[in-house]
Amino acid sequence: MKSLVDLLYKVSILEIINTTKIEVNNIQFDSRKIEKDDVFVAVKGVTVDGHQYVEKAVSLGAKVIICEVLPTEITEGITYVKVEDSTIALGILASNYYDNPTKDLKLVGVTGTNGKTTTTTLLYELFTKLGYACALVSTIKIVIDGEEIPSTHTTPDILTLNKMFREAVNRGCDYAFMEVSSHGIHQNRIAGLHFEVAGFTNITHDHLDYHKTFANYIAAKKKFFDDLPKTSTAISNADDKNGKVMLQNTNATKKMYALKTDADFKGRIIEHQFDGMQLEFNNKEFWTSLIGQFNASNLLLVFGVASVLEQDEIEVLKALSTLGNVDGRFQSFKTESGIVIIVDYAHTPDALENVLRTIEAIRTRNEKLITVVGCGGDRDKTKRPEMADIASEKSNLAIFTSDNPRTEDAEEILRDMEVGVKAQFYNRTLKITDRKEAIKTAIKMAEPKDIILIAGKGHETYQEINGVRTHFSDVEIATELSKILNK
Ligand SMILES: CC(=O)N[C@H]1[C@@H](OP(=O)(O)OP(=O)(O)OC[C@H]2O[C@@H](n3ccc(=O)[nH]c3=O)[C@H](O)[C@@H]2O)O[C@H](CO)[C@@H](O)[C@@H]1O[C@H](C)C(=O)N[C@@H](C)C(=O)N[C@H](CCC(=O)O)C(=O)O
Ligand SMILES: Nc1ncnc2c1ncn2[C@@H]1O[C@H](COP(=O)(O)OP(=O)(O)OP(=O)(O)O)[C@@H](O)[C@H]1O
Ligand SMILES: N[C@H](CCC[C@H](N)C(=O)O)C(=O)O
Ligand SMILES: [Mg+2]
Repeated sequence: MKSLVDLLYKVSILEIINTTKIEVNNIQFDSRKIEKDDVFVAVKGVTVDGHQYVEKAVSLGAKVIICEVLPTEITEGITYVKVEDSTIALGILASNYYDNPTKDLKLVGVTGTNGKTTTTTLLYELFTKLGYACALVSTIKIVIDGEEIPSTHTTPDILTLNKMFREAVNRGCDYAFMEVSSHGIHQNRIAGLHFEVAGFTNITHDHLDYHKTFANYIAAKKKFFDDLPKTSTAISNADDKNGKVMLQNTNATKKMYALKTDADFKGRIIEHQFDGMQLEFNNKEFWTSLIGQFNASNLLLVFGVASVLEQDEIEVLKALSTLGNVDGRFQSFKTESGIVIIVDYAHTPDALENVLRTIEAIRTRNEKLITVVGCGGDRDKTKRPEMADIASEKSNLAIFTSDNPRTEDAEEILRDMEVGVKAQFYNRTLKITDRKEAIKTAIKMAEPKDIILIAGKGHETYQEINGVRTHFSDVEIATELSKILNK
């Protein structure tokens, strides 16, 4: 049991009904999880308002209600605490409950449309190689000092985060690296966390279903930097149009990295091949097996973060040289007959364009490039025609198929995509709704040395159709089909 007074430390309180001098069990923001003597924090959500579950929470044993609006009927023996913003209060309560774990380790957060999973994973692997115990919170997985926990969100809720960071501290972790999504920032899922370093990759078209306008989307990302304290360092990408904007109003120390202009951390691609790149960072050369200009940029951010965290530059570059691809990020393999298959998580127009540009830069002109791509349902619809346009323009053949239709009609999503194809490229497109069939057709049509890009799902091991998830892995299916088809 914990003292409510201690949990409320630093929470900005507007009104209290009944005493706070009590002991409580746990904190919950979901009434369905309430147990005896818990604190229920009522949060206004995207679909429902948590305030409508206050009575339910009390009936299940909640002893304390934290809310923005006091209920009209007060239950005797229950303590009500009115606050201005429940999500911020929840963040502070969560930090207090778990004894402020992010003050006991160095936390690095990375935000941006693309590159968060790649950079945080590389940071985790780099610092592990450098001999530190670390934690990672990413779209693919959560890892605490080598032990993996499946991940449900890119940025989990603030109770889960604090619980995990406490576990990381208890296990002796020195560093934690986490992805900070725009949803996470907007919903205050990172409220109260103490970031030592905050990184920005880039901002391009995505999530307009949620943020409505690009300006709102930029503002959401920028809030992460606006809220940093003086003691933090913010590192941003000078190559991105909005890289400087991100740091405009931050109190943190500002650093920039860039491949194209001058910056605190300056990088350059010396050589670019199918099996890697020779890079130069701050006048020091090294080899990486990662490919693509976007990965040079990701690596530069990683280098910048390590530098801010006072790691030796040479040791860092040596370790970076040994790191391979992140799962489902430009994951490539050759089939028996010599077809190159690349599985990549590009699920935004910008990511798809970058991946296709990378392939274009390193391939010879003779072989065919076949792109298999779809767009997720219940997500930003405006990216659909753009992704179809890019795929058809930059490939010899683009096969449009399903990604995760979720609750949407797969055919409808494909129709939204096809609108984007320019008239002169129609004849290089096919529509095959079933993703496995689409991959099969690509493999059947490919000849030795041809390249097949399977985009959009990367590491994912499921496909969600009509709200039902079944096992599905692009890598597994492509490997299996190329064997069956003797390709
Ligand atoms: C759209 C969105 O982001 N929704 C998130 C949000 O849920 P919500 O606001 O819809 O919650 P709600 O259902 O309206 O409920 C409001 C409140 O009432 C409570 N409640 C609800 C029902 C009940 O019976 N009792 C009760 O107490 C809920 O616990 C909640 O506190 O808050 C929840 C708790 O933190 C999240 O799990 C949920 O993520 C949903 C599942 C989701 O799919 N989110 C995606 C879009 C997302 O967040 N993606 C980003 C990545 C984006 C990127 O790749 O860049 C991520 O960080 O993962
Ligand atoms: N710095 C970058 N700039 C542009 N595209 C990138 C960059 N890094 C990776 N990509 C592309 O974006 C895809 C997704 O990369 P990654 O998973 O690292 O991004 P993310 O920001 O974590 O995405 P999510 O929002 O889904 O969590 C990659 O598969 C690659 O195609
Ligand atoms: N984090 C991203 C992932 C999209 C991946 C794609 N495969 C899809 O399902 O739309 C999102 O939730 O928008
Ligand atoms: Mg991610």
